[in-house]
Amino acid sequence: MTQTEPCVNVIAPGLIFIKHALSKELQLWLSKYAVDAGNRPDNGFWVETSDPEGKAIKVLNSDIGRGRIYDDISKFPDSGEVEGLCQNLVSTARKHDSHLPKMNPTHLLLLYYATHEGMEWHVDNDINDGKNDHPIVSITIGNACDFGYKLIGKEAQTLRLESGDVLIWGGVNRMLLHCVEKVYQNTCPDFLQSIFENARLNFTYRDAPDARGREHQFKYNFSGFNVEK
Ligand SMILES: O=C(O)CCC(=O)C(=O)O
Ligand SMILES: [Fe+2]
Repeated sequence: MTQTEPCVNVIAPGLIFIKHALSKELQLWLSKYAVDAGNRPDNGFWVETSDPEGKAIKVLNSDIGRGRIYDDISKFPDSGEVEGLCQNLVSTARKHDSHLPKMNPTHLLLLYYATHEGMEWHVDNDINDGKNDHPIVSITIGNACDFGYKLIGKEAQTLRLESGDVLIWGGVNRMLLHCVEKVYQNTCPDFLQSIFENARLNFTYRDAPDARGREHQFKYNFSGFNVEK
């Protein structure tokens, strides 16, 4: 497979964009990984419910167009590989921005965006996001999106994230205001289409030791609010 070399851009102190960070092989591996995790009957992207006629149907668990899995990273399959990938990305970013703190990824969030709908503006400042300035590491696979972010004292900006791109924010920009403005339908690269079509996957790593053992409190998140079940 032809590959495009990664290209690191320090947008601002602690905000690092790695274009083409992941090889096609790695994107394929992560796609299969997320689809397998998402299809689990428990703790996947879908939950069973019934339609008005009483017929059993599956719906995404977080929003009409969004599935979500949040758990201690050690509870995920192949957690060593998945964690190692995060460490490699942070170490690459730190070579270009020495102000970016180190991290110990404790939790993984998997998101599945099935439609063009993105995510509202917010700051990752809940306990399950990590109460520290350690990096948030965010991987895009599949459909592209427009990621909005606002640096203090500057206008909001938009960054196109495509499959294999990685965005990292920590240190002085750990409390970055951000959103997913929109997801571009049917932009999933051809080489992933045997695994899934027309969806965006997001892997987000967090260093949130205070959330350990409390994952049930953060398992469900509807429209930005954690709902304990
Ligand atoms: O999907 C994304 O790229 C962003 C997700 C996000 O900001 C979050 O889950 O807090
Ligand atoms: Fe976020």
